[in-house]
Amino acid sequence: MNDIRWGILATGGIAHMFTSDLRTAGLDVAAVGSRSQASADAFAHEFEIPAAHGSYEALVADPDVDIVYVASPHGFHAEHAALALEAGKHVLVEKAFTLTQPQAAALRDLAAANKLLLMEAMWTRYVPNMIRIRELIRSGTLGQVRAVIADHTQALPTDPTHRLNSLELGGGALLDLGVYPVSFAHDILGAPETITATGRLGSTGADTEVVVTMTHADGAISTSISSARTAGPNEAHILGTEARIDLDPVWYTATTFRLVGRHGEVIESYDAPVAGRGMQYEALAAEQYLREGRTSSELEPIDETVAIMGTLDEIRRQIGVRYPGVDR
Ligand SMILES: NC(=O)C1=CN([C@@H]2O[C@H](COP(=O)(O)OP(=O)(O)OC[C@H]3O[C@@H](n4cnc5c(N)ncnc54)[C@H](OP(=O)(O)O)[C@@H]3O)[C@@H](O)[C@H]2O)C=CC1
Ligand SMILES: O=C1CO[C@H](CO)[C@@H](O)[C@@H]1O
Repeated sequence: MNDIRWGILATGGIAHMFTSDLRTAGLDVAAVGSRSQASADAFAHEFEIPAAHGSYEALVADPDVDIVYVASPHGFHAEHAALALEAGKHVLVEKAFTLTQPQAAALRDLAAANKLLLMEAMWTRYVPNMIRIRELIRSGTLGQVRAVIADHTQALPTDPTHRLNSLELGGGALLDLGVYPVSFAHDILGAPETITATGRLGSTGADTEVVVTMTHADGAISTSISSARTAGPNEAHILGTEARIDLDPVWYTATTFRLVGRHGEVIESYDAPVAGRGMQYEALAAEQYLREGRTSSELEPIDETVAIMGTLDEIRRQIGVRYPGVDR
């Protein structure tokens, strides 16, 4: 597949950022779809997109779209990703991928049945600093990796109807923020063997603060803190027996990091600015996979996405968050 044409599903905050990065990278945005024709028209005008559709159904039916980016609140990801897959489109779905593991597994099976690419838009995995970090780990520079520590803490809106607090929209610190450090721990240390979580719920029943400790293969550990009420350091660290990596704030973006030796000496300072926010790298990876005929991401295979959703299900079970209308 050569000229890959994107369709943007929803016109909210992240749809703007992602489309801006696609434009910066010179990628082809063929269409946008919104629940409202006026929003689709305004978005298309802003980014000079040829087609503006007043429904998601019309977007996914557009023959000029090859891959749909789902940017609705995560309470709707399962429905909107299925809509696109059933229309024969490849799909990149914003994080959190779905509300639950069964929803994620159903999407995986639908994509597989239709031989379509399905990826979680966990953009952190694709930014250049993360590629370098994986190289350092693979080459053994850190020795044996023993621990991963990360926080994702922001002072976010407290309005109970906001998507971050509304259970109907998939609200909560864990799925919005904690998904990053949990996915990071999966990436670096593999799926957890044990999960221990504690959290606080706000007035709507959505979680506002969550702390997760996990053990992984060979006794490695990870800790993740997410908070939607306090703006914390937003740092991450990977600790090995020979060296550690300190990722600078905001660690889940295209940021700088240092490789630090056992005696505190800085062995490598990584600093490679990127254009825009850095969301284009996940899109470029998706395009590469399509050209290679792949239906799953190399950096986050769809089975890993499903496993991450299972980890999030277990954390939610322990802290007592349930989404209305879903089984768990
Ligand atoms: N990767 C990242 O860095 C980030 C990812 N995200 C993720 O992106 C998703 C969207 O977040 P964000 O853009 O901040 O959210 P917004 O509220 O800004 O936008 C969500 C959009 O979804 C569409 N939508 C469809 N159904 C509904 C509904 N019932 N209520 C509200 N909106 C609806 C709307 O578009 P329309 O009216 O056009 O149909 C709306 O503009 C979330 O899953 C979130 O986790 C969010 C921020 C950063
Ligand atoms: O992914 C995200 C990155 O951080 C934002 C806050 O600044 C979140 O709300 C968002 O969902």
